[in-house]
Amino acid sequence: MKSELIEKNYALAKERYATLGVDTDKALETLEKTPVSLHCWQADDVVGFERNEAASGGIQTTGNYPGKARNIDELRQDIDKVTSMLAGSFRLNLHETYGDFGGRFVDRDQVEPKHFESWMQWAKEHNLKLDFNSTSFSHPKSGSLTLSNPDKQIREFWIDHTKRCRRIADAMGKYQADPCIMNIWVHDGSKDYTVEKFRYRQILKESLDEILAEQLPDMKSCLEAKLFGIGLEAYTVGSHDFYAGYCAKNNVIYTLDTGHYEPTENVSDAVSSLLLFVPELMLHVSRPMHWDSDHVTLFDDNTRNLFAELVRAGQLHRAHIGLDYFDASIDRIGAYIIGTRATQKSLLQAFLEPLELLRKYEDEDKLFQRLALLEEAKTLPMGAVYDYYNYTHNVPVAEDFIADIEKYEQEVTFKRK
Ligand SMILES: C[C@H](O)[C@H](O)[C@@H](O)C(=O)CO
Ligand SMILES: [Mn+2]
Repeated sequence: MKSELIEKNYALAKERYATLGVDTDKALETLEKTPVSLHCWQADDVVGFERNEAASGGIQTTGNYPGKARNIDELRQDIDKVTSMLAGSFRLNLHETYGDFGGRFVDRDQVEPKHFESWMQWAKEHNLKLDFNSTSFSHPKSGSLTLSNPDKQIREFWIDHTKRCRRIADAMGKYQADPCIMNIWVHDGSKDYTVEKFRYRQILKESLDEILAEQLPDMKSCLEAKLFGIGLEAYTVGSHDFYAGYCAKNNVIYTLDTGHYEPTENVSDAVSSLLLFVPELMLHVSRPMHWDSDHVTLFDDNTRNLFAELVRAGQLHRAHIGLDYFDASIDRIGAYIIGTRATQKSLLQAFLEPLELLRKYEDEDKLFQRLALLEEAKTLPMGAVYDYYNYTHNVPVAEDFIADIEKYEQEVTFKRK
């Protein structure tokens, strides 16, 4: 897009927003400072470097687009490409299976901070902070139950793994002088009706109590709820109720994955309830389609409402924003750009909402006026503001990134055989 056009559009948009008491420059400053954690697993379909196998254990990736990252160097190269095309602050979210294992097999109960040292250095050199995840799927001991398994041996294997992961996250946090946010998601559940729901949940609670007992000052743990997993449709041990209760009682961060609720549920509505009882939220911004399909995040009602709720509540500082999807059917780098930009656009729209006026209408019981302004706000020239943001940060504006992705395919990803 031409520079003059971008600047002219921005000047007009700025003037239009000012008529509603909204400062576009301030919104852009806030956007720049709001970190988004990029999930490493979009680059290689959640395979990682442990056993080079497709993901299993409650999750599944579909698609076979050429060019996925096959090793740590290619993954880093792709993340580098992604961040070069985006404006703002970013973090990188790693799963345990993405360690630098030096070509050796390191089982989940053997993993140590040293396996992530090169990641810490690389992230620092690339101006990224790291987040982390224990990994209880894609392993011969994953089965249907991990931390909630009545079999002591299997349960202890996963408890040990998760404890080790917390220590790795703590080492990362120390290294980067900023807490590493570590997510715990276990797929534990049952394909068909179970009569032992209480028992498994009791075991999961006890396992978590043991895991979280260790005080680690440079990391924060969070727990991710889910509706169901693939092949585990009848029952999920770590359901919303389970984790909402656990996190509220134990002051633990709750991970809200936008794909993990009933398809007709308004996920954003959970924000203002949860934040009254849990310390912070970790967001996995995703896009479910009929089920938790992990489609690329879009600038849709769900994503927009999520950030609107956080900003309206004045609680954005208590949310860690991360992405979580894995689409193997389209260009994977392009998928990162689409999803991250959709997240940024949703944030920006929330920052640009004429909130003061909307609040005044609501306080004065002017409900027609409130609805009219909410509706008009949807078509304010937010796109011109976002284009200007990218333009001033020297990254591709609007659809210009499509050509960059095509070039990267020809020069890099399509050459991976
Ligand atoms: C790979 C991630 O840990 C995973 O997507 C998890 O966060 C999840 O959402 C499972 O459905
Ligand atoms: Mn998730």
